[in-house]
Amino acid sequence: MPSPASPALPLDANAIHALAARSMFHLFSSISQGMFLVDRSGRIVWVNEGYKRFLPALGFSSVDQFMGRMVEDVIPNTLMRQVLETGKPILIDLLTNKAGTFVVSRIPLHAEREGDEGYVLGEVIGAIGIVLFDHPETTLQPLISKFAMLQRDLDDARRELATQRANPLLRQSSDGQRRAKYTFASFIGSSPAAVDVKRHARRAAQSSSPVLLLGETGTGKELLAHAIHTASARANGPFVSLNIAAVPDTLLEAEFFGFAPGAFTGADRRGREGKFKLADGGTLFLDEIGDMPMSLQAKLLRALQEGEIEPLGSNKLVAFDARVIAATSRDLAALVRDGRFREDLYYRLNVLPLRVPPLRERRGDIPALVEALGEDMAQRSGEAPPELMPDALALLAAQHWRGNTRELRNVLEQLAMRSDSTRIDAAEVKRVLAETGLEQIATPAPMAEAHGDAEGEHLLRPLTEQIAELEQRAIAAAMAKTGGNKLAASRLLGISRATLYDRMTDPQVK
Ligand SMILES: Nc1ncnc2c1ncn2[C@@H]1O[C@H](COP(=O)(O)OP(=O)(O)OP(=O)(O)O)[C@@H](O)[C@H]1O
Repeated sequence: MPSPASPALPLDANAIHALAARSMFHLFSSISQGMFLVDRSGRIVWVNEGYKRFLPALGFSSVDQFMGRMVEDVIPNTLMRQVLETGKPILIDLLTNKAGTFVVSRIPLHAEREGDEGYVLGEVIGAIGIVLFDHPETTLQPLISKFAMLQRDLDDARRELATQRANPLLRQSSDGQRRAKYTFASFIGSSPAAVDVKRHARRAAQSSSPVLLLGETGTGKELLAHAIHTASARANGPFVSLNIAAVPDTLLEAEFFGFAPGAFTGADRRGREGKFKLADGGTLFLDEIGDMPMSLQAKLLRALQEGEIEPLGSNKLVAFDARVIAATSRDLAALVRDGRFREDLYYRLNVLPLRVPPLRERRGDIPALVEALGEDMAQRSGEAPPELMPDALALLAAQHWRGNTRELRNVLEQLAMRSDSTRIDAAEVKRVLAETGLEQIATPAPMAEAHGDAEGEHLLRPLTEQIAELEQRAIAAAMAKTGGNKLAASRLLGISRATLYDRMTDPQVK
């Protein structure tokens, strides 16, 4: 604080400073989840209204029991003592105790002394404790998810680098950035719906026509696009993907078709190749095709029809040879009806349509998915994979899963992070589901793939198909019940382990 005598400052600078300090205090007291003060000895001397709601979870039925006690006696794991002793704030920290996990801030309070340079900080006379957020798993969810995603990308990049170092020939023979990451084996699922989509996708891999993957977010459309490429005759060529929704409309044309040197102000002097050209000899995956701006749809159609593109500012046609796989989570036919997607482009892309089923239509895959995702998480974190008890698996299988596999993985990550033990029960799953913002938590009904009024219709299909379906559902239910233990599952079904193994349609879960 500068001296009040400083000629450059108004005479009431001290008053403004005092007011600022007071209003900051009130602001924090009202926007935080709770606040308290301790004196220099560490005794609780004040709590605000917000803080009072944490008292029962800390074991106090009234404020009187809490006030006047030493902070470490009433708030387990607090670091307020350290702040009082060092005079240094802990601006942001995670505090976990019997009341939950909180994002907290601890700030020392200093006496003010007037020195030659104006007010200076004197000795520590107390400290403020602020609960910034409770339930950080929910409030900080976007941050945690982003961090987890970045961590995953980093792990992938490290693994790729390690593989290339171990095998330099690989680096010379292929472009590390443009290789498909997944095969059909990566798509976990033995439910009839999963087996069906994989069968169609394998067939699509044998053809060179465009494929259109339709399905909700997180159903594995991108994974299948990789797998189709890997199983196709173009497997040795590049796999190039472009997420149309992630690129601003103004840059899309250059992303697609590239640009000639000096094509526009600010353009790279050497020009740049577009994704079509980069995918030459391989596969171009166009994700979120439903978000394609109308203005570019005609150009895309022409490129697909002619097999030629015109880089921006080049006046030259360049031939390319890339197989296109497009995907969208939007209702493309409805966009066509509304005049927001060109009908001719729709038909051009919709040669081999594949509907990727949401998780709720293949609940039987959930135990195997939980196992595979858990293994993957464990490999990345170096910790043991979470083991879900049968009731926990049944609860997961009952949910609606709007974000499908991506959302399931997110919940598993939360469970692994929050749980002290690797064995996780239904109560724990319920808590995490509630905290991750699921509007409604469904209760398990193992065979409840709702057929509703359509039940009669549903039964009027070839009997062999229905029996095969029932068999797979029974296997999935037994696997869920036994937490994936094949011997126990085979006993429940009254068949041998070998028969069970034989009847499982997906080699992934074998
Ligand atoms: N059947 C599956 N088996 C294993 N992992 C899966 C499966 N389906 C999806 N995943 C995983 O879930 C995540 C989301 O999948 P993916 O990106 O392929 O979905 P998407 O349908 O393309 O989603 P979006 O439309 O949001 O782009 C990925 O990490 C993917 O590996």
